[in-house]
Amino acid sequence: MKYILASASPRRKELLRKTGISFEIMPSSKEEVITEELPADVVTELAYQKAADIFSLYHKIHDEDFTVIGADTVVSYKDEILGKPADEQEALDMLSMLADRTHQVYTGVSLLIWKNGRKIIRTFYEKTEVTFYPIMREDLLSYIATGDPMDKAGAYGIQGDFAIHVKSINGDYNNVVGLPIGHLYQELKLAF
Ligand SMILES: Cc1cn([C@H]2C[C@H](O)[C@@H](COP(=O)(O)OP(=O)(O)OP(=O)(O)O)O2)c(=O)[nH]c1=O
Repeated sequence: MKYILASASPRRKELLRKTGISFEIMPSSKEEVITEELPADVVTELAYQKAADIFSLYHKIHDEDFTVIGADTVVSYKDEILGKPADEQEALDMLSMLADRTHQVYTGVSLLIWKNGRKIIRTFYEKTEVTFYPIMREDLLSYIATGDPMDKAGAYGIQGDFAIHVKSINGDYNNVVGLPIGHLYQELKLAF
């Protein structure tokens, strides 16, 4: 089976590499359209859109079995969705809201499989709860000055320097980084 990761995220590439499957990377550049409201619905909707975009491009020019994997991550606090911050002020607002509290990280994953002339769709999500310690404003400002928040949902990367503020996590760590690789591996085993 040929696998395609429909993502530009270096974190997702690194996590998928752990499964041992070989895959190609084809990021989707189609504009994301959000019609849903709840975080779990939004991430599954966007994961499906990314996978479906690459599925149709690939299917047009290849006549072989293949699987496309799309994913999307958001941070959510009281069901308010936080994506990537638009600027440093928004990063500060997001991190100030998340400090000293528990929030949720949702990653949706969509598998679009073309096998023996038919299409199989498996879409799911994983939720992880993350609690931060209280954080001083100076610490937030120096973290934001590193630029690390800007390409990350919720304006932080648990795998980077922001790790020092994490009090606890409940659920799959890799889901926070951008791909719930354990759940994904189970789904791939079921599909083949
Ligand atoms: C909360 C959190 C998010 N992130 C990242 C994961 C995702 O890459 C990013 C959320 O943006 P996404 O829109 O999910 O993904 P992306 O734009 O990086 O890649 P693509 O759409 O091409 O697949 O935030 C971390 O790396 N660490 C964290 O702790």
